Amino acid sequence: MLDDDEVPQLLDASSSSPPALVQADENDSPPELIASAGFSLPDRSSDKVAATATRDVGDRPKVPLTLLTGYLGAGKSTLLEYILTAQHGYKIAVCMNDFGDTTDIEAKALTLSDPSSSTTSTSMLSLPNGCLCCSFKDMGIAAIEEMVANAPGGVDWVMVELTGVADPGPIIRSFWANEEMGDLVLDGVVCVVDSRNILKQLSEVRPKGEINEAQKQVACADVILLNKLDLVTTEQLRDVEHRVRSINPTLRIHHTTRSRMPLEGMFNLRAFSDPTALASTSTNHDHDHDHVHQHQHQHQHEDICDDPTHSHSHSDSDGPTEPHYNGITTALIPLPRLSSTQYTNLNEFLESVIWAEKYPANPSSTSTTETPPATSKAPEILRTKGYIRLDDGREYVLQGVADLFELCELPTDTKARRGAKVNAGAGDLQKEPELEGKVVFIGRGVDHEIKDRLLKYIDAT
Ligand SMILES: Nc1nc2c(ncn2[C@@H]2O[C@H](COP(=O)(O)OP(=O)(O)OP(=O)(O)O)[C@@H](O)[C@H]2O)c(=O)[nH]1
Repeated sequence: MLDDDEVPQLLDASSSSPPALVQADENDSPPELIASAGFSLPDRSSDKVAATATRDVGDRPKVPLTLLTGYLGAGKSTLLEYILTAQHGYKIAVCMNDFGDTTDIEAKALTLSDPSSSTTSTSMLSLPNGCLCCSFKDMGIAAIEEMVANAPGGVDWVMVELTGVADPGPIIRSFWANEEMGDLVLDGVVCVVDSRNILKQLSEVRPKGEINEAQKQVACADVILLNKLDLVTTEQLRDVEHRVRSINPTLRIHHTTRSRMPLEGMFNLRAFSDPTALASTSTNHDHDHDHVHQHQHQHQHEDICDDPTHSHSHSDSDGPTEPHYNGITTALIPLPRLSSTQYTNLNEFLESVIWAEKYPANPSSTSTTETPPATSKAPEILRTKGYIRLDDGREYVLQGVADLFELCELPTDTKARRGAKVNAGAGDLQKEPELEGKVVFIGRGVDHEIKDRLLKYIDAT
């Protein structure tokens, strides 16, 4: 790893010293960019539809970007090695090693976008499978965007590893809402965990009651790889799954050994724009032995999971018992179809809770004795997701990272795409089940109060 003031070594295809991670065979010529059987390239048109909710770059398709996070030794490099060497059919740009620091990511982006810098367009190593590897330290968003724009033949996907980042929230927020993203669009956040050690890592106490990094990584992820299956028992894996779902019920879970899984399981998530991404939480088994039987956890159906000791009613009565520590909890709040007034109230509630960390006073009852305190402290929210339906037919996707949130109305064509899908076998149209409105809060101190207050607030007139 480079020191902060060390000039990074430029990498290109002719470099005599490729990164240790990648053993590229010099005699291999880059394959043509064709999808391998049963594995299709990203649906660019769909990504464009999803991306229009946040920004529009005319007719050009956006290049999806995945952020990779996870604790030390979880298996991130193992996953990247697989991506960089396997014949998967994607042309992927991988940016490794210490992307950014939570405090001055923008400054780094600006520094690297300096036109006098020669680093951005010459930092890629072309690999035989069509991937591009970049091992620069502290690469800014603008630099990645420029690098992708200049990559010969274009890039299908960008993967950025967040190594050693204590708090991924601010960086995720930067990738999500940054003018310099240009033709890139954040697709989702993938977290790799070491199934053998994750419970211990999640329990580690930090000074001054700080939430530890492992919890933040799980809280902010859209997909999680419960890796190192070969090192845990069925019971241990079940407990791990139970625990990570208690932190983040919206996770899509994959069970993996050596981080191996079909890339389609972590790509095309559209986690920041597609309401169905919130609706489909499930567990997939991407390993080739029957180490663990299918375990569809019931947490996803519960409103609140706010206690690691599982004192609430739960279908897994033999669930794990862990010490009760100061950690991240979650609330899943089902919503009916809202009127315009209720939608406005919801927006106000979110502004108060997410921006100011305070519950708003009930607007309709300021003169009654039932009025809650106007400025009582709200939980610290790390991640917000939601799907909101209005009674006039409008639909919104709610996304929030740390103290930033947005409500984006779904374009009509997105609704149509979701409303009916072609059953290729029978050739007829199948209606997908209607999505239920819901809001999910993940953060410190989230409990039943946030649900009670939200439902009361949106009903105020
Ligand atoms: N037994 C076992 N070992 C694994 C598995 N996946 C990865 N490893 C090993 O675990 C160690 C750490 O894996 P890495 O991929 O380097 O982990 P990382 O998350 O990149 O670690 P840092 O770079 O320290 O953040 C390596 O020795 C891997 O070979 C697995 O599924 N089972």
